[in-house]
Amino acid sequence: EYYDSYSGTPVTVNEVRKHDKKNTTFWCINQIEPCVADEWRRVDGSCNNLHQPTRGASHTPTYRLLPPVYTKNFDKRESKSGRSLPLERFLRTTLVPMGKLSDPTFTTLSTNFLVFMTSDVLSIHDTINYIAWKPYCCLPKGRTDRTCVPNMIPDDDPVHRFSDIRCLNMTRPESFQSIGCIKNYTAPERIITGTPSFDLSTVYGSSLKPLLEKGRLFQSGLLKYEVDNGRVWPPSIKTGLDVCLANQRPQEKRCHAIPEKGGNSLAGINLMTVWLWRQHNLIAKALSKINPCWDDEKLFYTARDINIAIVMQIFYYELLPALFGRENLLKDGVISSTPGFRDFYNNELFPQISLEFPFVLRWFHTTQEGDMKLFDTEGHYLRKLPIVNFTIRTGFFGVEDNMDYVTQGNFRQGSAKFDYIVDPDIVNIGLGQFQRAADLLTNDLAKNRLFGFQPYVKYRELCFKQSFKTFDDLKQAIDPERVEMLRDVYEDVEDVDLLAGIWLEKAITGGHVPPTLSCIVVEQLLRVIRSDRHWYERPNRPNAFTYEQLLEIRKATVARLLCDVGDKVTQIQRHAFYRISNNNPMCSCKDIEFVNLWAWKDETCGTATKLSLDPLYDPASLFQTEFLK
Ligand code: HEM
Repeated sequence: EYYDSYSGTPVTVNEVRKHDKKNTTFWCINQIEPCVADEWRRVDGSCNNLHQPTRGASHTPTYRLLPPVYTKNFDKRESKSGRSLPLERFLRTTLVPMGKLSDPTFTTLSTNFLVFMTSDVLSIHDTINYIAWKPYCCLPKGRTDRTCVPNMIPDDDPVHRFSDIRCLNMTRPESFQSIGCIKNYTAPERIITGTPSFDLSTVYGSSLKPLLEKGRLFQSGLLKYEVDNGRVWPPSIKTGLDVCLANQRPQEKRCHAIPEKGGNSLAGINLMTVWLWRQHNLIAKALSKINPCWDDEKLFYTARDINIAIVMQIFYYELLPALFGRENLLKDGVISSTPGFRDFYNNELFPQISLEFPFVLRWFHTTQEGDMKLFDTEGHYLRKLPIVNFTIRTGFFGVEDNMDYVTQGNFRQGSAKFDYIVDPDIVNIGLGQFQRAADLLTNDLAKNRLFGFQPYVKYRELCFKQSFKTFDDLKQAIDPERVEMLRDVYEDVEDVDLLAGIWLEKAITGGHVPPTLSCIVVEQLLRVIRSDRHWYERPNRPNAFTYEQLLEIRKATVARLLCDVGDKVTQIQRHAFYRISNNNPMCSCKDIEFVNLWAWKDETCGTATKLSLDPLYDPASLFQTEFLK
C-alpha cells in the first residue's frame, strides 16, 4: 500500500507513477505492508501507530512547539525594527568566544553517545548537500541558486581579518517543498530520512531493503561481520572510498558497508555504530545458544529489541540524568523511580520529533572537545589528533591498534568544558579538509533562522511562563554580564535568537545544560515514551519483556557496554560518562554488572546448550574468531 509521506493518507498507483516520473518516490511516498498488531518494531518505523501506519516512518513530518516566523518567501525573520538581524558569524564570534578547557565532570564518551542518539533521528543529506553537491555557494554560481545560503564574514572578523575568506558555504535544509512532495507556498517542512523513534537507525537503517542486503547474515540472528586481526567489524566496502572520503590511502581502507552510511560520519557516531553492531551479535549469539530452537528471524528481532532497550536504558537512566539532573528528570516524569514497567502509551500521539528537539542539541557543539586523545590499554597517554579530521574516515580506526587507543580515550579524556566557550577547531575548521573553513556554530545560528524559530523570549514564555519585555528582564535567566553582551548586539530583546539565548543561559539547577534546552528536550523525551508503541518499559507491547527481563535491562551501563564490545577494555570506571576520580575509580570489568540473557530462556525450547555465561561476557574470549564462527 502506498501513502503520501507528508499527509500520511493513502495514494493511488497513478499518483505514485507521477512521483516516479519526477524521481521523487523515494522521498514523497511510503510503501507499507499491511500492519500486523503483534509484529516486531519495523525497521522503517511504519505501523508503530496502528491507526496511522506512516506516522513514525522515515521521511514523515516533524512538529513544531511554536509556529514559525518568516519574512516573505519564507526568508529569515527581521529584527523588530524591520532591519536585518545581526550577521550569524558576527554573533557567534561576539557571543561565544573560542578557548580550550577540559570539563572536570564529563568524558568524551558522553558527547559521543549523545551525538549518536541525534544521528538516530536525523539524516546527513543537509550536510552532504553543501559539501558534495553544492560546494559553490560562495562562488558567483551560488548567487543564482536559491538553495545556497552562505554565511558572510565581516571584514573585522577576529580570525578571518587575517585571511581572504569572507564567506562560509552553506545550503538550505531540504524540505517536503524543496524535494517537490508538496506545493511550495507553505512554510518549509523539514524532511529527514532517519525514523523519528529511537530505534538505532544508524545501525539497522531506516528501511527494510538495505538491512536485508547489507545488514543481515540470515544465520543465528546475526548481522554480517568481518574479523580483521582479532577484531570484529561491520562489513566493509571492497573497492574505492565510498563515503569515507577522508581515508588516508593506501593504509586506511576500511569503510562500513552498512544500511546507513551515516555510521561512517563523525568519529563519535562511527565508534558507537561499531560497538552497537558488535553488541547485536553478542546478544544474538548468546540467545542462539540459550534457545537452540529459535530461528534466525526470532533471534534477529529479539537481539535488535534488546540492543535498542539497552541503549535506551543507558540514554534515559544514565546519560540524561548526568547532564540534565536526575531529580529534574524524575520530577518531569522522564525517568521512573522504580525498576518495574511503566506505560503511558497514548495512540493519539504520533511518533514524531519536534523540529526544535534536534536543533537545540546543537548547543552541545560547545561541549565538543577538539582533540581526540589516544591512550594505550594501560591508560598511558600517547598523543592527540584534531577530531575534525576524523569525519568520514573509518579507515583510521581500522589501522593498527587505533581502536584500542581511541576507545581508552573515550572514558579517560574530558569533554570540552560545559561553559560559554567553544573549541577553536569546531568554529574554524569544523569539517576538516572538506571546506576551506567552517564554523559549526555559525551554521547552527543560520539554521535557527532558516527553520523560522520564534525568538528566545517566546520559548522562555512557553517553557517557564515568563514574559521578558526588556533586556533587564533577561537577568532572571542569564548572568548580567552576558545580558550586556546581548544588549550590545541586538536592538530589542525580542530580536534575540533562540540559540543565542540558549548559548548564554545559566545552567539548570541540579544539572549542566541550559534550562530552555532542557525544556525542549524533556518535551521530546516524554513524547517518545507516550507515542512509541514499542517503548521498552511497556508491559503491553508486542513481544514485551517479562518483568524479570526488564530487571536485567535495568542493569545496563555504558561501562558494561565498553567492557563487552570495546577493544581490549578490561577495566573502566563504573560511571563512564563521568571522569575517573576517587569517587569513580577504575575497576575490573569482572565487577561490573551485566544483562543476564538467561532471562530470555524459552522453556519450550528444551534444554539449552548449557554454557556458563561468563565466557560470553569476557571480552577477551568474546570476539575470538572461533567464538563467532
Ligand atoms: C567532532 C565533532 C562534531 C562535528 C565535526 C560536527 C559537525 C556537524 C556539522 C557539520 C553539522 C551540520 C551543520 C549545518 O547545519 O550545516 C552538525 C549538525 C549537528 N550536530 Fe554536530 N558535530 C560534532 C559534534 C556534535 C555533538 C557532540 C553533538 C551532540 C549532540 C552534535 C549534534 C549535532 C546536531 C543535533 C546537529 C543538527 C543536525 C541536523 O539537524 O541535521 N554534534 N554537526
